[in-house]
Amino acid sequence: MKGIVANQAVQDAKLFINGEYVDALSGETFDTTNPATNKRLASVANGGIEDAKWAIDVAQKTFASGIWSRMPVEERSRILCKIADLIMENVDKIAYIETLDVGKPIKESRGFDIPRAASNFRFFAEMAKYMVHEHFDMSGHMSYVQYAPAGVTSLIIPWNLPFMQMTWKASAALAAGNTVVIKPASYTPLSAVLLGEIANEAGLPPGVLNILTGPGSTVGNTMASHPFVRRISFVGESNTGKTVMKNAADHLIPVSLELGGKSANIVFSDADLDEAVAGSIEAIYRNQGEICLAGSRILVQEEIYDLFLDKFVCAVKKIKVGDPTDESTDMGALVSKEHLKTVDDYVQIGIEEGAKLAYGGKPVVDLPEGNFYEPTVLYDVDNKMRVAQEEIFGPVPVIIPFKTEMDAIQIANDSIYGLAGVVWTNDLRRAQRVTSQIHAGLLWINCWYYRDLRTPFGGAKASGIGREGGRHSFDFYTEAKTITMKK
Ligand SMILES: NC(=O)C1=CN([C@@H]2O[C@H](COP(=O)(O)OP(=O)(O)OC[C@H]3O[C@@H](n4cnc5c(N)ncnc54)[C@H](OP(=O)(O)O)[C@@H]3O)[C@@H](O)[C@H]2O)C=CC1
Ligand SMILES: CCCCCC/C=C/C(=O)O
Repeated sequence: MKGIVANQAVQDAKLFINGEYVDALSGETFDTTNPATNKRLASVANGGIEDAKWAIDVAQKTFASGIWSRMPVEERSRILCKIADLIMENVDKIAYIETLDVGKPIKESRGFDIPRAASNFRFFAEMAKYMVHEHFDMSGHMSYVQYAPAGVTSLIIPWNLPFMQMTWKASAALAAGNTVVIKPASYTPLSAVLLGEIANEAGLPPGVLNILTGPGSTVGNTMASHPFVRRISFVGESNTGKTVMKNAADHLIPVSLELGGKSANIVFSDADLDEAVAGSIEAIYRNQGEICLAGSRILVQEEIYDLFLDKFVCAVKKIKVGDPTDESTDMGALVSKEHLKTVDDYVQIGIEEGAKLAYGGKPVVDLPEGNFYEPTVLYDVDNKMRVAQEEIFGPVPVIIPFKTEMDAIQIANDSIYGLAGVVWTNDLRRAQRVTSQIHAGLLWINCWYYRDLRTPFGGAKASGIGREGGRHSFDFYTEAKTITMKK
C-alpha cells in the first residue's frame, strides 16, 4: 500500500472518486491535526457540493451499468474478502494513522478497530452468498421475492471510531450490490481515504466506492438530499440525525440513524463486584469515553454504593493516560480542543448542580500540548441533573445511587436516549426482568460490548431509527421485490 503512510509520515488526503484520488474541484484543502499534540498531521481535500454531486453521479452511473449490482454474488464476495485480507495485511499502518488522527490508544486501534473492520467485510461477504430469496405457490401462481440492491448509498460517519464504523456500513451496502459514497468526519478523515487504495488493489470496479472529505454542512447535506441517493446510513449526534432525516424526506430516501446515548450501567448489590467494577471501567473509559454505547450513567444499589465507589476510584487511578502511540497507554487524547472544553464544562456544570467529584475533573496538567483529560468520577448524582441527561462523550461517568429494582428501571428509562444498557447481577431472573423493561436497543448482562455481527444493532428514542447487523443490514440496503408469475 503506497498511499498515506510513508516512513511513518502522513501524506495528504484527497477525494476518491471513480477509482482515482483527486483534488477538490475548488482546489481547497483543510488541515487535520493530531489530538495528542494539536499539531498539523496532513492536508485534506476540502470537498464541496459540486464534488458531492459528481461522486453521486459516478455512483449512480456505476450502479446502473450493473458491473457491481449484477456481478455474480460469488465474485462480489471474493472481492470483498480480498479487501478484508488487505486491511489485515496493512493493519499496523491503518491502526497507526487512526491513532494519530483520533487520539485513541494504539492497542485499541491495532487490537480491535482495524481487525474488526476486516471482520465486517468478511462477515457480509460471506452472508451475501447465503441470502434467502423466498418463494410461494398458490392457485396456479408462483410468487418469489428478490432482494435487489437499492442503489446509490450515502454513508456518513462520525469521528470516534472512523474506520470501524465506515466499514461496518460499507461492507454491508457493497455486499448487497450497492454503490456507495462515504463521508468521514472532518476531524478524522485519514483512515477512510485509505480504503480507496485497498479497494482498487482488491479489484473493486471504479465508481463502486467513492470517498468524500469535506464539511457536513455542504458535502453531508448533499449526500442526504440528492435525488439519486436511495439509502442513507448516518452515525452521529441526534440533532444532526434529525437534519439528515429532514433533508432525506424531500426525496423519500430511507434512513438508518445510529445516534447518541446515555446508557445506564446498573450494578445490583448481588453482583460480582470486581467483575462489575472492571466492566464498568471498560464501558466508560474505553476510547476516552467517546463511545455512543458508553455506560455513562452508573446506577449502584445503596447497600454496596460506598464499597463500589471505593473500588471504582481505585481502578480509575490505575488508568494510564498519555501518548496514544505508546503500547502501554490506556487512554489517549480527546478528539479536539473544543471537545476537551465541552467535557470540562460538563464537569463544572455537574459540580455546580451538586454532584461530587471523586477523582479527576480537569485536563491533564503534565500533557498540556494535547487534549488529554483526566479520567473523572462524578458521584452522588441525581438523574435530573444535566450531567445525567446529556451526552458528555468523554471519560466522565456519573454515579447514581438507587434503592430498588423498580427505581433502577425508572432511572434507566428516564432519558431521551435509548441506545444501550448493562445489568450486573447474579440473579438471572432479575437480569431478565430488568433488561426486558429497559427501553433500549442493546442490553448486556454481566458484560459490556460483546458483539455478534449477526444481531441487530441500533437504538430507540433519540438514539436512532432502524437496525443494522446480519439480515437487518440486508433488509435496509436492499429493495424487496415480489414477482408473481402465472404457471
Ligand atoms: N449509535 C451509534 O452507533 C453511534 C453514535 N455515535 C454518536 O456520534 C456522535 C459523535 O460524533 P460526531 O462526529 O460529533 O457527530 P456529528 O453528528 O457532528 O457528525 C457526524 C457526521 O455527520 C456529518 N454532518 C454534520 N452535519 C451534517 C449535515 N447537516 N448533513 C449531513 N451530515 C452532516 C459530520 O461531518 P463533519 O465532521 O464534517 O461535521 C460527520 O461526518 C455522538 O453523539 C455519538 O453518540 C457515534 C458512534 C456510534
Ligand atoms: C468498544 C467499541 C465500541 C463501539 C461502539 C459502536 C459499535 C458499533 C458496532 O459494533 O458495530
